[in-house]
Amino acid sequence: MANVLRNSAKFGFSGVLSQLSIHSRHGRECVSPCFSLQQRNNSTSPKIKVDLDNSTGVAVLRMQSPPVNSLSLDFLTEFCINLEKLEMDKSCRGLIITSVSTHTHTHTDTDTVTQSHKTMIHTITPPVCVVSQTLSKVSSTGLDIITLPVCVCVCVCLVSQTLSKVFSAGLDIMEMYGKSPERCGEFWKAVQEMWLKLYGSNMATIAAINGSSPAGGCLMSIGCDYRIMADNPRYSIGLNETQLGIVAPFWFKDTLVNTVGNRAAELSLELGLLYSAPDALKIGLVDQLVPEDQVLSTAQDTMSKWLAVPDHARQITKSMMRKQTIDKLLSNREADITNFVSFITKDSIQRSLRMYLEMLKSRKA
Ligand SMILES: CCCCCCC/C=C/C(=O)SCCNC(=O)CCNC(=O)[C@H](O)C(C)(C)COP(=O)(O)OP(=O)(O)OC[C@H]1O[C@@H](n2cnc3c(N)ncnc32)[C@H](O)[C@@H]1OP(=O)(O)O
Repeated sequence: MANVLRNSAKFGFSGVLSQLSIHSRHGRECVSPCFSLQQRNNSTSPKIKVDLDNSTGVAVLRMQSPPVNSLSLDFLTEFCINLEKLEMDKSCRGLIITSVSTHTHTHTDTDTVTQSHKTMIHTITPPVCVVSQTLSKVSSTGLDIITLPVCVCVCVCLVSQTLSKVFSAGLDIMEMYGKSPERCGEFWKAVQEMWLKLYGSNMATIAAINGSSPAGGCLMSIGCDYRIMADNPRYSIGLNETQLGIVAPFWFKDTLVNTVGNRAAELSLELGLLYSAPDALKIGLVDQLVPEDQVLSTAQDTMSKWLAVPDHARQITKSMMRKQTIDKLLSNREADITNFVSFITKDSIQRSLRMYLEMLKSRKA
């Protein structure tokens, strides 16, 4: 243990993990070229938007991958790259993970456009946007005004429209259905990498859960240090894998046990339970419920309390609490991939996944 603590102090917790982890397409080899100490870690990639506030040292990572923020190979790769960049940035001490939400996103961007072009833009029904008639009176170069703002606004509305109810729908089922064993293995390695980076992060991490969060979405939430969920009766959270006819692997199980204890985890996993927000609070799956429009601001207030604790003390303590669980996967990574691939490619499991996908689609119709 003394060795662990020495390493933790020297490299930081995730530094220890990075040293131990297998270099993969989704690991350090892939992301290292992206680092730049001068670089401000504000970035927007297709599926993820990151804003780092340099005055507080807190980054907000917004998932924006319609329709349901499912965790595809591409999404996971982007997620890991962003996490690694923030981890390497000494000015970043805290990370809040959330999903792009309808109101904040649409209004913010519309306001920006409005101010910069001194115009009025009205959103009607997404994705349709219109520039008000008063505009043309304001400027004689109407074409300049209309071309850019309408494009920006349409993009915003598309994202807002389709992500309003979901934090993350979990692993992308299409990555596990009808894919070659090689591709399944690559996908699973990326899932492992996401969890290793998040659960072992040196940053204080808070999940601001502003929508449903089943399975892999729940794993991402319990990979954080603290969870704040919107008190909305439509939202649920849990590791529901057995409902799909699949089995959550040992490290999903371990993370859940570490969060809610053995008995609650046993019930939760065997029955594949999805909990309402109040029930999730009751078993300790989330730490706090707040009205939906206060999820992010509460996360920011809470983060300032976490950051009031000296970093080294918090990080070493976190390492002591989580290292054993992380090491278990690190020393069984290849076997875990082999196990996943042979399980998921079985005919019976593929049939279960197909039926589940059909159920999802028929629910819509
Ligand atoms: C050793 C072996 C180990 C195996 C371990 C495997 C561990 C697996 C972990 C997982 O994460 S599996 C995924 C589990 N996820 C779910 O069960 C969630 C399913 N989705 C939903 O319940 C709902 O979609 C929602 C998230 C509550 C949102 O509901 P909403 O009504 O807003 O949207 P929908 O109309 O249902 O969906 C829109 C669209 O998205 C498709 N979709 C939904 N979830 C997924 C997903 N996880 N992956 C891929 N695609 C998904 C859904 O089919 C719809 O598609 P279209 O009909 O529009 O084409």
